[in-house]
Amino acid sequence: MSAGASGARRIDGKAFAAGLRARVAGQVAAFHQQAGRVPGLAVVLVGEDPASQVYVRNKGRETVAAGMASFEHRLSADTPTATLLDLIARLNADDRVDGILVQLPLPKGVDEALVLAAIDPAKDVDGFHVVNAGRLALGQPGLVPCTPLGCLMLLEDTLGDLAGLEAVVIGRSAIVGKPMAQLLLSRHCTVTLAHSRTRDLPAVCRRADIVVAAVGRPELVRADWIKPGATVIDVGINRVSTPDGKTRLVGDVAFDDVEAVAGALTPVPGGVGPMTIACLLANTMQAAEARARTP
Ligand SMILES: Nc1nc(=O)c2c([nH]1)NC[C@@H]1CN(c3ccc(C(=O)N[C@@H](CCC(=O)O)C(=O)O)cc3)C=[N+]21
Repeated sequence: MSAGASGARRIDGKAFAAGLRARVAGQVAAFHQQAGRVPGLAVVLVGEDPASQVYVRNKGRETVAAGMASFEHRLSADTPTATLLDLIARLNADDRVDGILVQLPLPKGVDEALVLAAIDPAKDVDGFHVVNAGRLALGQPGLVPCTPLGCLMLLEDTLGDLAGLEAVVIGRSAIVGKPMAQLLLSRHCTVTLAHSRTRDLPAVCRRADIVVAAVGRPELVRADWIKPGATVIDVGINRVSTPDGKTRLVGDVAFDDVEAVAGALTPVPGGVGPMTIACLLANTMQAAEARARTP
């Protein structure tokens, strides 16, 4: 953590993620000793989306760095849903594979719901299967989506106990917004899940002790939306063009603006993004341990 000119703390997701990856690497070594094998993560990439290729490469590198086995499956964009279902069935049956991640979005023409439903919930390290979403909604143990899990870790590291705090989550996606709201509720926050139809979003946000922005709208959240001292978590990763013809990453929060008002906030890059991959490794470790207990 460092204090900016304004006094807002910059939440260092990159450093926290490095610490988490080191803890996972320690668990991997202990698991290897006991089980006689290392945890394995299979990543399935369909199509040639350049951003997805970068993420998949980073995941593979960090998986291996943590001492786990990485299995990459790259398929062409015109792969039929049936072929994908075949691959998932093989990965479900493969004992070396503890975690299965199908990189989203899938190309048009692939039935995403069908593919995600085919993943064994015990290997669903993204936490996208209805069984894991249902467990989270009911407060039962299960695999939790990596991005909201990473956000929760940063929030608890920054604030300690979250009980009783007002939390506003902007964005109601199945991947971030909804599970984020469930996690905050499990920590006894008063949760508002805001979205594109929310009336007077700035006024709703101004009530919040915690704002989690996950809408994919560059720099939507401005300083006058933020209660002084609030903690702001920026899930947005938006590539925008700059006047000099280059591109840069910006979040859903106008960082320089909000930094003057917030108590603490995450930067983009270096905030939530690195936590997502570290939590993927943590989930793979959790899945391996659970599978070793109940084969
Ligand atoms: N099944 C599935 N699971 C995912 O978790 C998933 C996915 N599909 N599809 C794509 C999104 C995106 N995603 C990111 C992970 C890490 C960074 C990350 O590490 N970002 C760095 C910098 C990235 C850069 O410089 O381009 C940062 O924010 O500091 C970003 C984005 C996971 N996703």
